[in-house]
Amino acid sequence: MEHFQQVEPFDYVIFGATGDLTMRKLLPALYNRLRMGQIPDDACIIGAARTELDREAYVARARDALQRFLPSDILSPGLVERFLARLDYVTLDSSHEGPQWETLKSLLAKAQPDRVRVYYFATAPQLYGGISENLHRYGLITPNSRVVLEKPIGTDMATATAINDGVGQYFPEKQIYRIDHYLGKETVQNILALRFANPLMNAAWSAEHIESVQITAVETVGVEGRAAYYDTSGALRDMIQNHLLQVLCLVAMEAPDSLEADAVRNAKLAVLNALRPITDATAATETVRAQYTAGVVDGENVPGYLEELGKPSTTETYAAVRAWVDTPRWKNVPFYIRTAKRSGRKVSEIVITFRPAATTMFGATPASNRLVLRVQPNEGVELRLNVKNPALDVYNLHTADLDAKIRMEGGMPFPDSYERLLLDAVRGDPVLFIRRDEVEAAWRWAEPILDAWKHDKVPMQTYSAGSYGPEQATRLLAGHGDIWHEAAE
Ligand SMILES: NC(=O)C1=CN([C@@H]2O[C@H](COP(=O)(O)OP(=O)(O)OC[C@H]3O[C@@H](n4cnc5c(N)ncnc54)[C@H](OP(=O)(O)O)[C@@H]3O)[C@@H](O)[C@H]2O)C=CC1
Ligand SMILES: O=C1O[C@H](COP(=O)(O)O)[C@@H](O)[C@H](O)[C@H]1O
Repeated sequence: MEHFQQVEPFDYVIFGATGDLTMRKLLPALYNRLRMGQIPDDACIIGAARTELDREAYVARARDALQRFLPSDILSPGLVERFLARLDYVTLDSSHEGPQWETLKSLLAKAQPDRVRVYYFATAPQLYGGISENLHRYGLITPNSRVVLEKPIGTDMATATAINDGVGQYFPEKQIYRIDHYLGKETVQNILALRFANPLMNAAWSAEHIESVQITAVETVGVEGRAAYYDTSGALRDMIQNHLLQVLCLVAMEAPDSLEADAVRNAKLAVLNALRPITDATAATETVRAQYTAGVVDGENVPGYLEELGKPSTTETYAAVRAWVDTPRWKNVPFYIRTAKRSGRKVSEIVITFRPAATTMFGATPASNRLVLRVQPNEGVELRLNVKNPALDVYNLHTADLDAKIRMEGGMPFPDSYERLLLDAVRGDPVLFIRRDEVEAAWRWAEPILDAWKHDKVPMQTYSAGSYGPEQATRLLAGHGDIWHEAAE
């Protein structure tokens, strides 16, 4: 555990402290970092929301959340009490002025004014501008303050601009941390190591050797308790505009000069700006959208999306896109991206298919080398190679997989992606957070697809819950002689 360094003392103020995200992800993540010895004893975590609660009542909710969302073997009573002792709570309507802001101010005034403050906005994005304004009005933004913005940063360019402007009026860009939890995932961070620390990979990482790239993030869950949000979003906004485009950027970008935040972000931005626009005229051939119907997931009958929602809807729960990065490195290489709710399995992975060897010396063309970066589950890297078939005297080939499982020392499970990101904000390291121009470039590419869908340029397909998705998504690849890689269970 000695590789986890303690961060400096901080105040973390979570707006949306009674919500699902705070209870399910943020408090468990902070508890785990305390368990790893990274959170100093004089750090404070202050929850803020409208629900009338005193400190004790909030602590009771937090205790329940830890018990509910963390495995029992990591919940030691002593550590839980040490964590809960760090908590405080302020009842506050973040969109209005009022005396509760003075209460928050007095809690923060207990520490030195130069202490790190992180304001985490885990609430509706329409509130972000108002919260920032009130933080400013009550003199709570110090030079050492940072603000973490949860997704979604808008539902289109106009709403993203309004959110960014609202926060940007009070916080300079260098103090704004837009979180994308996919960037906190171990295998996603490993893309850069794999590409740039291995000359073997680096040399082969271009259209000369790579035939196609697939980026998949599918899950078995439906919209759960988030139908109200999800129905205004859909798969493209929820997963592709942010998480999967960020992954694509890391796969496709040129080597940054360093691992400094702006060097990495500039390299990602160049990829986003090089994405070929998808228009009304091309949307039908480059994209697929679909909704799940009733089916069976993990052995259980589940209703279709519309039944779950209880009303008609044109929101997609599945999206697949064939994207093109118009740079010399990626000339004519398709990037297939897909995401789904109520898929037959939960898998996130990146699959790089290399061009087959041109040799004819073995008779049949050897299979393509294929590199699979498993984001989840079973984090690891798998490389398919051609080898001689030892069972035969003749020189026949078969394929064998090199499988490197990425593990923590001592068999510890990987930290949840929020754990690293929450403390990066304390450290003041924005490299795994998104800069404003990246958000905007992503919307510039995604919005015309959404427009084409809105204008019915692409028919809405269906797929049974528990299946791999609609037939049309298979056809999206078939044109190039490709098939989706379906990870083994
Ligand atoms: N839940 C998840 O898994 C994920 C959520 N997100 C994003 O995180 C944010 C929060 O999501 P989630 O936790 O699910 O949402 P919830 O609806 O569960 O929680 C919203 C929180 O905001 C508080 N709130 C609402 N209005 C106000 C207000 N005017 N002043 C102060 N507090 C207010 C609510 O508390 P109260 O009613 O007491 O005021 C509650 O604590 C959203 O932007 C969401 O898109 C992103 C990724 C995943
Ligand atoms: O941001 C989101 O991500 C989750 C999937 O995250 P993962 O880490 O479990 O892959 C998704 O369920 C949710 O709809 C979306 O808002």
